[in-house]
Amino acid sequence: MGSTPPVFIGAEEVEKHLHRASLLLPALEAALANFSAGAAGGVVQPVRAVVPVQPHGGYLGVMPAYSAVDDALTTKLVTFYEHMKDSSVPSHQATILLFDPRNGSLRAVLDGSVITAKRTAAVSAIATKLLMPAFAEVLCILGAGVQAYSHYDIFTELFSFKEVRIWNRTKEKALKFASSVNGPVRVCSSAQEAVSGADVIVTVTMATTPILLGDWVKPGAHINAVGASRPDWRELDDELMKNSVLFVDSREAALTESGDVILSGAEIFAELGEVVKGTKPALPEKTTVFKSLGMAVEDTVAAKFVYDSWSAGN
Ligand SMILES: NC(=O)C1=CN([C@@H]2O[C@H](COP(=O)(O)OP(=O)(O)OC[C@H]3O[C@@H](n4cnc5c(N)ncnc54)[C@H](O)[C@@H]3O)[C@@H](O)[C@H]2O)C=CC1
Ligand SMILES: O=C([O-])C1=[NH+]CCC1
Repeated sequence: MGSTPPVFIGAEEVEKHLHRASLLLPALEAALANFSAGAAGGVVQPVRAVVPVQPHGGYLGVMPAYSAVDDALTTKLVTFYEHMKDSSVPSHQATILLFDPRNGSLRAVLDGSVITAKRTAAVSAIATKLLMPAFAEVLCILGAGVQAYSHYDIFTELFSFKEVRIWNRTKEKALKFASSVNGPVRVCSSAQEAVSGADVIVTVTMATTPILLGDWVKPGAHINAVGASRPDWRELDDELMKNSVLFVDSREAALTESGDVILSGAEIFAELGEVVKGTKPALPEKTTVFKSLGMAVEDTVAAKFVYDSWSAGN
């Protein structure tokens, strides 16, 4: 007897089951804590394998994980391209395969792009809740692509900033962002202008050299550094990396993949999951950087959330 063929859950359907990234917060907090608990946490997640597609400036990332607590087994396949010539093709595209952990049968193939956008922003929101200064008033987003939108959505849902600012390398995209979202956004002409006095900063660019300098950052600010996921790519300069308290999603991944961490030589203070668990302090009064690279287990719990909701016919 053959096994049941896998279902395909496309982007629209994923969006329907995951209309707000904040739906993922409890599962992601647990996944971060379980990951940072080591073997006891039951997360098996190697550092992703990345295959450069050199002639085309692209990369294929393979991101498998098993979470025993969730009894969920997935692998994400994600491509990201540095200089996408055709602007109708997104720079990042992803697919998630979800298996039945009891026998290894493929249960579902899910669009991974919506999940990647939402789980990344939700993890930044978890970091921000723990690490941002008290009375944070100004949010600044550097970059105006897919992640800028998903970060804006969850940050404005969860926090009450008095001002939101955006800067992008090409101003047209920043203007488009400001006119598309549901709230006032100040479009800035330079990254320095956008960052000046900001309490929370999100860097979501495809930059390969620093776009955020320590000199510009208000002491005590919190930075979510989301881009620069290659060992020779940077978004933040050495001064910022060395003069902040550095949190990462995975120590092992940060020391393998993050140019900001490797090339600056900055010391990692804690994994975010250790702060969630309470085994390391958050230090919100200091200038803090959360270096996010993206973890497979985040995709695992997000894909399970979508699949369970889909299966329940929600
Ligand atoms: N940490 C994580 O879990 C994840 C991180 N990412 C990273 O987040 C970043 C943003 O991703 P998306 O929004 O999907 O990409 P996107 O392509 O939609 O947007 C990128 C933005 O960066 C700008 N940009 C491009 N080259 C630049 C440069 N050299 N300097 C300054 N700005 C530049 C573009 O104008 C665009 O607004 C990427 O670095 C991506 O790899 C993406 C997914 C997950
Ligand atoms: O976690 C993820 O999917 C990615 N991180 C950097 C590029 C894609």
